[in-house]
Amino acid sequence: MLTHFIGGEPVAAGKAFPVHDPVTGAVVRQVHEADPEVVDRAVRAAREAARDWAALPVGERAGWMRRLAEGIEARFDDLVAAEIADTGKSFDQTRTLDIPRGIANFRAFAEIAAQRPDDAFHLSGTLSYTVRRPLGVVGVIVPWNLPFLLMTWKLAPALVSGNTVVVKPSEQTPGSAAVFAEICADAGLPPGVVNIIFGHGPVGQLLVEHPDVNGVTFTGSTRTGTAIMITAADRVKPISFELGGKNAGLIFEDCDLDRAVEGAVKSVFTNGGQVCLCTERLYVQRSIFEEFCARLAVRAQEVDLQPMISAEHREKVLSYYALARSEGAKVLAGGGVPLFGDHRDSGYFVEPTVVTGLSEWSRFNREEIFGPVCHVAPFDSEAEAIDLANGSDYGLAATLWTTSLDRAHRVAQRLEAGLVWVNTWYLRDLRTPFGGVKLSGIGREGGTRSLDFYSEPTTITIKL
Ligand SMILES: NC(=O)c1ccc[n+]([C@@H]2O[C@H](COP(=O)([O-])OP(=O)(O)OC[C@H]3O[C@@H](n4cnc5c(N)ncnc54)[C@H](O)[C@@H]3O)[C@@H](O)[C@H]2O)c1
Ligand SMILES: N/C(=C\C=C\C=O)C(=O)O
Repeated sequence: MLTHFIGGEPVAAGKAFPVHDPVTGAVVRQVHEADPEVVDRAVRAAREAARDWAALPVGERAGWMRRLAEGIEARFDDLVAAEIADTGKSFDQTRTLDIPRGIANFRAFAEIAAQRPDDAFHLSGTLSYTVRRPLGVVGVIVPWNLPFLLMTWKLAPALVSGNTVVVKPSEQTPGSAAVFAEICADAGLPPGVVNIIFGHGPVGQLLVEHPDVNGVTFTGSTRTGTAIMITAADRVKPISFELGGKNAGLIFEDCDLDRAVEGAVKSVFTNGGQVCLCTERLYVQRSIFEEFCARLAVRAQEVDLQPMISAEHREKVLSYYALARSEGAKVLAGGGVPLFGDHRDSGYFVEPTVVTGLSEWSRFNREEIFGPVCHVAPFDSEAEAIDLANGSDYGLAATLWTTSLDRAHRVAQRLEAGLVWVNTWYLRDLRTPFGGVKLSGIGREGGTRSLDFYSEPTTITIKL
């Protein structure tokens, strides 16, 4: 039974809830659900640790980040096993992306924080400089699709900036966070600096509304983001939102078609399409449309199958497959449920799917599906491609495939998205701003922008 981690200690409180293995549907673990007393106890522990943690020189906190990275390395296999048990991810992806990014996140922010200069301005007769103070206690609420990657993406900058944290992982994927709690304890991290509580959405809501939580960083659906915004409004708490997406990919006729097909396969089907950065809308220049569709449809039937996180999410994805057919789509690949003839038939798998022929105004093309599926449509001109890509209520990421350097820069700069990848996908420099526009989020994290969110500057001006 997974227990909460509060003040450096395991806390077994609250009723139990099950976590299912998405590969087989079997119960893989039981977890304690936090109640209001547990949430309050975690926030109090974070508050009690906040003063001493904030008082440490940033170089010492950077050293703690490096020790946590070493702790993750030491428990690498346990973290991989816990993540796979909760999500059904492939071993290859978990050991090359999900867990290594946890190490990279802590190491990157140790350096970014240690090397960050403070502002100072010299005007005739005056000197102005800034000092930064941490927010205090930060609520960290994260989703199920990249559980460890996204939790550590938030924890590293929050902690190195001098905050203490209360983390609520997704109720669907608590395992790797529970191992991380042990890593914190084994590293001798001061009690109360990191607190981890488990439970469903209402536990997250209790954390957001707690008067002693000074800021909230959230990654999850736009729907939940709006709920959190309302909860946080009455105390005007700083919020950082990384929300949903409906990302476009633009394939120009002057692209390297082999690279574009493989790039589209990766950006549509990675993690079963359960990445906020995945492509769900592909737009292909008309002269290569038929060939591209034919090649993508073949490849869609060859990709590794990854289960959806839950039976409910699988039903949601399948409902969009049915919707596409009801809206008159042509199904080029997939569209149903794979039959394995083994234990996986009790899991939450769907077929990787490619459809075409739908209107830009179909629900299929307007709403985030968050599965291994995309719609492909033709375009004629560059201007039309840009308008199609920008015609979404979301604006998180986009990909662009062309061998023309001029076109790459020209088009990329006109896309309404927080992130644009050219002839690649999900290549990450952790120093760069990360986040989306419109329904995809508020604010940017990444590099010093994370440090800006997790701390407040004071400008001090002295008359010389
Ligand atoms: N922009 C990004 O970087 C990014 C990254 C990953 C996932 N996502 C998005 O997350 C969604 C999938 O993840 P999900 O299903 O876990 O999202 P979700 O919004 O259902 O849940 C995310 C987290 O919020 C908690 N939560 C739910 N209701 C809450 C409330 N009222 N108050 C406080 N916390 C609450 C959940 O327990 C979970 O821990 C997709 O929409 C995806 O696009 C975005
Ligand atoms: N925030 C990041 C990824 C988000 C993925 C969304 O599913 C990252 O790579 O830092």
